[in-house]
Amino acid sequence: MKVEKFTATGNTFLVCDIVNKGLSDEQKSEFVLKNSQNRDGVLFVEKKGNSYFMDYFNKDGKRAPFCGNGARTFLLYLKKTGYVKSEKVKFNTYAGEVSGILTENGVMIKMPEPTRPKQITVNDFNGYLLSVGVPHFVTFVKNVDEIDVLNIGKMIRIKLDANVNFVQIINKSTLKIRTFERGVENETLACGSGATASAYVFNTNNIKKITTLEKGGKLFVHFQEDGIYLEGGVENV
Ligand SMILES: N[C@@H](CCC[C@H](N)C(=O)O)C(=O)O
Repeated sequence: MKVEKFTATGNTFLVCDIVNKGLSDEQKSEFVLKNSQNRDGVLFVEKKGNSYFMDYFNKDGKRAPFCGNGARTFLLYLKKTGYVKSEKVKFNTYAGEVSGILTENGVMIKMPEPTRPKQITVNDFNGYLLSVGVPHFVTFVKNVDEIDVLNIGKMIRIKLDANVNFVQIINKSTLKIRTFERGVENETLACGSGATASAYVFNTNNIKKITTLEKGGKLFVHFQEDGIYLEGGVENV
């Protein structure tokens, strides 16, 4: 079974190619728990019919229906292996079909349509609960560097079963984000679905491109006619 390491703006993954071999959910979970200690999650590469399928597991051994930075990594893998030769790449996930392309900044994918944000307050943090393939609580703060992301993020995550994004507004098109990630149960260096959720809640002025400054680098959220696209780097390390 071929296994490779990738990082996507600081999110760290193993890519496990099981196109020619099936694994049960229990076997996948067992593999993840045994092999992903210093990774955020594992992408299993499968083929269902004529389509490739991304089955994402967080490092806690539990499946999540989607992973934005993982999907960008998955696209690069399909191109790198030659599984897909076309410029536009399409594959399926438990959150629906994903399409995307390679760009000068790395990989850009069309993200799942965000759900309608619901305003709620948790532990005195006012924020928005929405899903971009996976659930996020987005809360705007004065200075993300002053937030105890580990402990506050953990308390909010447990109450909402969601990823927690602490967002600082830098200017009208730039956000600085720190994320406590569900299933990693810690702060991660980036979160693609979180960047998209945060930019979606923030973007009331119809800005075409929002840059998010993550601990692991930059992500770009593009608001286009046909949907929202996430762009950023992916490295095979
Ligand atoms: N960092 C990922 C999010 C992966 C899934 C998340 N941990 C969850 O369980 O909801 C991303 O880039 O979207």
